[in-house]
Amino acid sequence: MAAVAKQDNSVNGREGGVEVEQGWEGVEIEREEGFLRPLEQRPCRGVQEGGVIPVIDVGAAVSAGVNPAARRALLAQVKHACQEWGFFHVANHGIPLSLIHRLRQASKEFFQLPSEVKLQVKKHAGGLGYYQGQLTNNIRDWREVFDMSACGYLELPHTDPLTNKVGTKIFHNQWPSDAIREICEEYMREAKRLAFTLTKLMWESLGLPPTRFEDYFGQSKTHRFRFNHYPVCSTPDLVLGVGAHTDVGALTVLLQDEVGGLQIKQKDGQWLDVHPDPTSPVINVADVMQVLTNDKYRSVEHRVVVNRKVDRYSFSYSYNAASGIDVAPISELVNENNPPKYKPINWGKYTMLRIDSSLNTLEFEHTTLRSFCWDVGGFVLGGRLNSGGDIGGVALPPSALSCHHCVVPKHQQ
Ligand SMILES: O=C(O)CCC(=O)C(=O)O
Ligand SMILES: [Fe+2]
Repeated sequence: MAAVAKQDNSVNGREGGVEVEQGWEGVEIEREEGFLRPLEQRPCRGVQEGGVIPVIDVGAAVSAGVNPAARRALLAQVKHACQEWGFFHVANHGIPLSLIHRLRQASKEFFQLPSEVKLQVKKHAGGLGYYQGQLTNNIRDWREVFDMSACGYLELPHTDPLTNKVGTKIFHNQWPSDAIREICEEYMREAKRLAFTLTKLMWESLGLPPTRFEDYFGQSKTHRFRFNHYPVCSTPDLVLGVGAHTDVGALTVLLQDEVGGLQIKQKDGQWLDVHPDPTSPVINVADVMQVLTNDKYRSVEHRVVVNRKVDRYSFSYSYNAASGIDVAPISELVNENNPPKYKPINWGKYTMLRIDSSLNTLEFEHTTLRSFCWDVGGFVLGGRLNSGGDIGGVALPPSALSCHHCVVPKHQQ
């Protein structure tokens, strides 16, 4: 096991073990091991080359006058992609490339800021802001993130721990600068427009009534936007940028840079590299859409691998249902032969459970879609177990993410 230099890089350190924000060098060894994935999760296992997710030209849907034949063809493509892959690229999406360029610059500038500056916009439980301690499947992800609300504020259900009274909690954005705010707000408007168009296409591709769409998505204040930064890692085969998970929302618009690292789990269990195209967002079906469609559309497990040479940046926009909505298979899609596979899930509560969960506070059953399945034994979504939990309130600066500390414990070698 590697020795840890006891150098004091602490930021806002507080004695007495209450809450400590400190540099990597001062963090005890158990925390370092928090990154190590067990053998079966390590990225070198089972990755398969070949296979390409579909590319869908959504120009026809984005522009106004659409000819019916082109629209039918588009809907068929969307249906095929959502049923077979759960993932697809979009071309002609309408987001200006100059905006994408500015967004990338802004996120690089943000993540390069000194740790103490980033920690001024530190995310608190369930909230918005800068964050390093994300766990997926109880193991720490090799990334730092900056979370924003795409609706001005985030509105989620909240139960008062003292009175047990159920209400809502509002989270506000914490902006590191006006310049970043402007760029993000501009991009979020574009991503929201694209996500709305695509969610509607998915809806229409299943012949669902457009009026019902409003019921689910009309008043949503739960859309999120996230900067992801995956620093280089000297032992990329031992860690994951993000462990295998499915996304909780309805649909995700993910913009990657040119580095690559996103992998999706195919039906045969093999991991497939998603081609990194910085100009064409990747769209994926998320849990709510899988539930609404009674499994017609697939919320597919994915993960991110990191590398030794170059940092990776990505941007995810999560298009979500309104907080108070009960999500259940849509009646038009169920019948005697195809009964609902899920019990109703209150979307706001579900997302809070997934956000708040951490190792000792919630049971596995509550953190995936599994507990909302009628037939629990027969079905498990690859959920992000214990995702989003702060590691004991400790936030680490980026120096924490230089992976020479990452050693394989004896029992894992
Ligand atoms: O960075 C990526 O490519 C994917 C990130 C992701 O899957 C997530 O944040 O849910
Ligand atoms: Fe994801």
